[in-house]
Amino acid sequence: MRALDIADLNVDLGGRPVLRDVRLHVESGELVGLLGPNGAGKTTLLRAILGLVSTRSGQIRVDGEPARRGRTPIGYVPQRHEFSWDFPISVEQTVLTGRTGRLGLLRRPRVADWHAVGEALDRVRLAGLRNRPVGELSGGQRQRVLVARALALSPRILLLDEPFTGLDLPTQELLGDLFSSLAQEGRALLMTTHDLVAALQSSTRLVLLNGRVTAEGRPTELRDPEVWKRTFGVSDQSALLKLVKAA
Ligand SMILES: Nc1ncnc2c1ncn2[C@@H]1O[C@H](COP(=O)(O)OP(=O)(O)OP(=O)(O)O)[C@@H](O)[C@H]1O
Repeated sequence: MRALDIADLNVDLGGRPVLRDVRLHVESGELVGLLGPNGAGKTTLLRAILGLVSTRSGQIRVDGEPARRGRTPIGYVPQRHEFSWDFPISVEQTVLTGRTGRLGLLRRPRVADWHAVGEALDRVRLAGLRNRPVGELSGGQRQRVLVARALALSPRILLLDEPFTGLDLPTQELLGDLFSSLAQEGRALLMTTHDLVAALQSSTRLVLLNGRVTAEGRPTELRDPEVWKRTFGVSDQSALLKLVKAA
């Protein structure tokens, strides 16, 4: 059964069409890279999966069941600037908020919750900073906190919005390796990124989006420059085509 299955999805925002007839699926064990130009609707697609924007039509199924806001265990790593970093809480308390749905509003965290937080921090190599106020962290450390927060719920599906933006190479590699391991463990990952090289190297499959899905396939299959030109609206001389060719 498909971990995530989207059919004929249409989303309008501000009275304008943003997503049109989007079909997309992610199987367990896949790391799907979602690529497209600015304004293509990538974030909107992730938000639609989470039930954060209303859809005009279409189906979004998780493990065969219609996705329901707040009810479906999906790990979400938002773009860093979308998160409130000025709450006076520690790194581990921030990661614990990833389990809020499971904790409910009133129940105090139990041993299992702290255990999950510790494991998630270990996976992003942040255990040494667990008691630091989260507002004191660097951009790359904050990105790792967001990934740990999403992992704290042990989700079968992870949605990653631009997880590599502004990271140094070692941190990119750390997270890229972690995402690949998570896929190999049988999770389903859908990742938006503008880092073409990272996407071509780490994704098991790519989906190109510009309002609609313009192409999909394994990175080795998507070498036709016309597809990339059409999706990104670039000319023959674009550096983007050189990157695709070289990767
Ligand atoms: N709340 C909103 N109201 C109206 N239009 C919106 C809203 N949010 C996004 N849009 C529009 O929807 C389109 C898709 O935006 P979205 O953020 O999903 O694109 P994206 O592919 O993630 O872009 P980027 O690569 O720049 O992050 C854009 O044209 C944007 O202006």
